[in-house]
Amino acid sequence: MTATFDTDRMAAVIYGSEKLASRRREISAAVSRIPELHDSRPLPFMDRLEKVTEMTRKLAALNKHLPDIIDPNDYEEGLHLYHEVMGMEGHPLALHEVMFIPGLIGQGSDEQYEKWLGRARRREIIGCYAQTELGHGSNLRSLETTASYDPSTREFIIHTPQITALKWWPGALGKSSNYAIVVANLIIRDRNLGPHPFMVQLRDEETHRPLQGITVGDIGPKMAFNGGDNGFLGFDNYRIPLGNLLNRHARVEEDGIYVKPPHAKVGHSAMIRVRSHMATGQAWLLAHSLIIAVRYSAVRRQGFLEDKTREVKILDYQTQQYRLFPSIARAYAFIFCGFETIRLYDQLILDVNKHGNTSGMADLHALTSGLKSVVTYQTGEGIEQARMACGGHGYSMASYISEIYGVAIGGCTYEGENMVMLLQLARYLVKSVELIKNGKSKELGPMVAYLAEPDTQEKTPLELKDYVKLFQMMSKRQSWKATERYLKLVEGGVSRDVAWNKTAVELTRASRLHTRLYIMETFIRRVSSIEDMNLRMVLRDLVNVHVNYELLDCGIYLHDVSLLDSIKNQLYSSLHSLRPNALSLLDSFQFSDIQLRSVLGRRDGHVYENLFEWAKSSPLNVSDVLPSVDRYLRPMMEKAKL
Ligand SMILES: CCCCCCCCCC/C=C\CCC/C=C/C(=O)SCCNC(=O)CCNC(=O)[C@H](O)C(C)(C)COP(=O)(O)OP(=O)(O)OC[C@H]1O[C@@H](n2cnc3c(N)ncnc32)[C@H](O)[C@@H]1OP(=O)(O)O
Ligand SMILES: Cc1cc2nc3c(=O)[nH]c(=O)nc-3n(C[C@H](O)[C@H](O)[C@H](O)COP(=O)(O)OP(=O)(O)OC[C@H]3O[C@@H](n4cnc5c(N)ncnc54)[C@H](O)[C@@H]3O)c2cc1C
Repeated sequence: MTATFDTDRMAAVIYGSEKLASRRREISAAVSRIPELHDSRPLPFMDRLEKVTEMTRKLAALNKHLPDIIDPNDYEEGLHLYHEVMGMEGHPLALHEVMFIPGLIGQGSDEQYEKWLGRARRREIIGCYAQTELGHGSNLRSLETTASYDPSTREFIIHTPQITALKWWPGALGKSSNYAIVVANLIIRDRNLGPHPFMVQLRDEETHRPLQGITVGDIGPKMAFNGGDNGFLGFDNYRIPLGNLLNRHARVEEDGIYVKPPHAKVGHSAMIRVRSHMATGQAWLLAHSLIIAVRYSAVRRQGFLEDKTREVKILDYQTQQYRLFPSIARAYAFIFCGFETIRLYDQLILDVNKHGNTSGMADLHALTSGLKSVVTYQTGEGIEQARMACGGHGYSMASYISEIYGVAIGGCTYEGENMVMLLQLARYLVKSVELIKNGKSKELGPMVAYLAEPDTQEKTPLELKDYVKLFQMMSKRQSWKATERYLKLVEGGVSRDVAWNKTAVELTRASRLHTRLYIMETFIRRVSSIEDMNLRMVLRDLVNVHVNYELLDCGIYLHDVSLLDSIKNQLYSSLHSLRPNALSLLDSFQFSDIQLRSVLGRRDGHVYENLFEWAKSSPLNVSDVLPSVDRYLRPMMEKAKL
């Protein structure tokens, strides 16, 4: 089937500009010409140590070739080059770029930039972000690592009081990093001032051996990210200079006077940054799995429809389309709302760092808390459907989908466990409803203004604005229902914390609906703004799939469920309309075969030949008879014959 649009033009929409889309193609082509930058053999055949070694080898090779391929100052080009060469299984610089440098920029003073930023950017030092502990991840107020100020030497003494205080999980901490931003409780004269970020050297810059007072290592294999070295870290009264408290916002004077930051949570900026970028990151993972599944579905033939002389492509089955197409729509929706969220984050950082204005922090915290939770969960769902859509071959590592799944669902946990983050957004929604109840609707932010709208009669949606209206109504009702349930318990004498817990499931439902509404609205807004009519029409088909699917999926929140029948019909017809463009919508992401690392999803479509070659290359097939057969199996069978 031929598509009705040009994938290069769609790539420009996906990546935000024609220039970046074309630079991405050039970068992929450049990488394809440099064998040193390719995996030396398929990653699924490697054990953990080989993977870590391979990632480190490629990283060093990449560092060497990088200036010939990209403008080192261009962040987007760098990101693409990394994805292409390093893939998604982790590497020694994984946290250096994502949290260490941004953490230093967000929390460090100009003087501290002078000291560490240039060195970090040149990769003279490698850093990570060490916050989570063995005993606590979500509840930051219970972190146990301490940084006690000693005015006599003008030093902080960093200490791990017990095993639960060991830092645990930080990416690239175990074996690669020689520096870390360590989040520890600042203690001055026995007063605990809460978690603060400190720059800490962990290893000798010459020998890479841990410094005296530091215990550091790798935490072992994980569901994914096994090319990376997530680590543990302990401190035994380890001293660092006063100047190592990252002090753009909070300061300690030499005599121990504490100068507090303009907002209590301004130190969380590195987390907010990653959360703001997660929608686009997850969209990219979802699209990876979908292109594998859709390419395969366009080749695989199984069973018959009308024509009994030729089996049908499995992509023509309505169930296959229902399984895959709503996720294509979500991948696009996540990209577009992700871009909008990143813009909001960039604006906030400018406001905070340049103008000391922290007024937008609560809004962005609420938004990104909900967004990271919904997007990671739905991405996991979509990838798992993509795997099942490939039948048995999806289950093989040749598809690479299980690796993509493992990486993606890590996002449900890191940067704030999803339930915990949904409950953060819920606090914001409850406060908003309380404002309305107290006659202060004017104080509502624009994203929650709909919570004050009166209920109207539900009617079959015909235009996109009708879908938005219905979704707003469902979301509003759920926020009110959860708030009223919570307030009723409080009014009945239940403590706020217990009442909150007794309402928590309803509260998370409200957060999900609010977030799904945001995703839907940004998707519609972006598509409506596209000038190229041809592209806009295709994306409009995708929006149709999205709005109908989302509404059906949330149908239990409607009062009049009879509406669902017409929505179902609209969904089935929009799936059918999308079929000719489904593959090209994913080809528009322009992932190279090198980047995809999927034998099943290669561009050439020679699925069966490629699978056979892959199987033959399995290390188990190096000899016809394995030593384990000689050692155990044959003697067992021989014995049975006696
Ligand atoms: C392109 C560049 C980037 C690309 C990235 C894309 C993908 C990356 C892929 C890379 C792969 C892997 C990398 C993995 C890296 C992982 C790193 C980590 O996981 S780091 C550790 C992360 N840890 C967490 O997220 C912990 C979660 N917990 C919290 O954040 C907090 O404890 C929280 C929010 C649950 C509660 O905060 P706290 O206990 O401090 O607050 P209080 O309960 O006291 O609440 C008081 C009040 O403050 C509000 N609040 C909380 N946080 C904020 C904030 N940040 N901003 C504004 N307001 C905040 C809170 O809601 C309360 O408000 P109230 O009005 O009183 O209700
Ligand atoms: C791949 C990966 C990479 C990571 N990288 C880093 C890193 O680079 N640096 C770093 O510092 N950390 C990192 N982490 C750690 C990560 O940030 C934490 O695992 C995460 O914040 C969750 O905390 P936790 O593990 O303590 O879970 P817990 O908080 O113990 O959660 C366990 C369960 O308890 C529930 N729960 C907890 N609190 C509440 C509550 N208040 N209300 C309701 N339910 C609750 C949760 O919903 C969950 O179901 C990484 C983790 C992973 C998986």
